[in-house]
Amino acid sequence: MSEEKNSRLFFTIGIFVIPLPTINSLHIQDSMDTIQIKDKTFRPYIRREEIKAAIEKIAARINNELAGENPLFICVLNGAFVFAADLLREITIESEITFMRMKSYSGTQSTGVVKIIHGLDEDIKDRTVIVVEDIIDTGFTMQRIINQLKEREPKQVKIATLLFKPKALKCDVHVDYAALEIPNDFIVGYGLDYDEQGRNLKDIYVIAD
Ligand SMILES: O=P(O)(O)OC[C@H]1O[C@H](OP(=O)(O)OP(=O)(O)O)[C@H](O)[C@@H]1O
Ligand SMILES: Nc1nc2[nH]cnc2c(=O)[nH]1
Repeated sequence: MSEEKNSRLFFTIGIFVIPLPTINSLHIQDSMDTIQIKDKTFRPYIRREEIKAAIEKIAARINNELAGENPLFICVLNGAFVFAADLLREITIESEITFMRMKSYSGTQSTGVVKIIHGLDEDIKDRTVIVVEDIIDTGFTMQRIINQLKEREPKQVKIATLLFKPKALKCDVHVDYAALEIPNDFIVGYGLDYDEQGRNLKDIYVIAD
């Protein structure tokens, strides 16, 4: 399929040549159930239906526990954009959302250095905030965020994550809302990338090699 990159198909009737729609550039090759992203193979891990059900469950808890707080959701870009969009649409209480951007991963490993690419613009003094992450792995990113937020004297800081790897955690981070707990394997899809690829996958895949 990769050979179809940027290709344009032509359908010939007699002397007329009718261009068919452009086939999108395919960075990801399907082969059986596995996918290839650059030099790595991934296999299906968590299906979209399971992700959806897990998000609905934590959204129900947030709706119940934080009603009347008008919480500010802080989506941590890039990875959490898909989760935040789906979570927020399950939130029925008064709330707001904003964004910050962090970076600590390179390839399949944490660099151990958490960079703040774009900090928080909002005043959060005396507010309830919920940090929304796609994944908590070593916890270094979340610890850095929490330390930063606490300097601004919020009323309380809650943590919501789609995925949590308890066995990989190296920091004292208390996760309030974890949709799914997983073992210490590298995963992609549903916002999570391998070398910036694969964020668009609707299901979550785990590294197979
Ligand atoms: O618990 P940790 O070991 O700190 O890992 C978690 C962080 O890693 C990912 O971010 P990444 O640095 O890959 O940036 P991205 O969100 O742009 O993919 C993820 O979105 C978390 O922010
Ligand atoms: N794509 C991806 N990013 C991560 N950041 C921290 N852990 C992971 C992981 O398992 N996959």
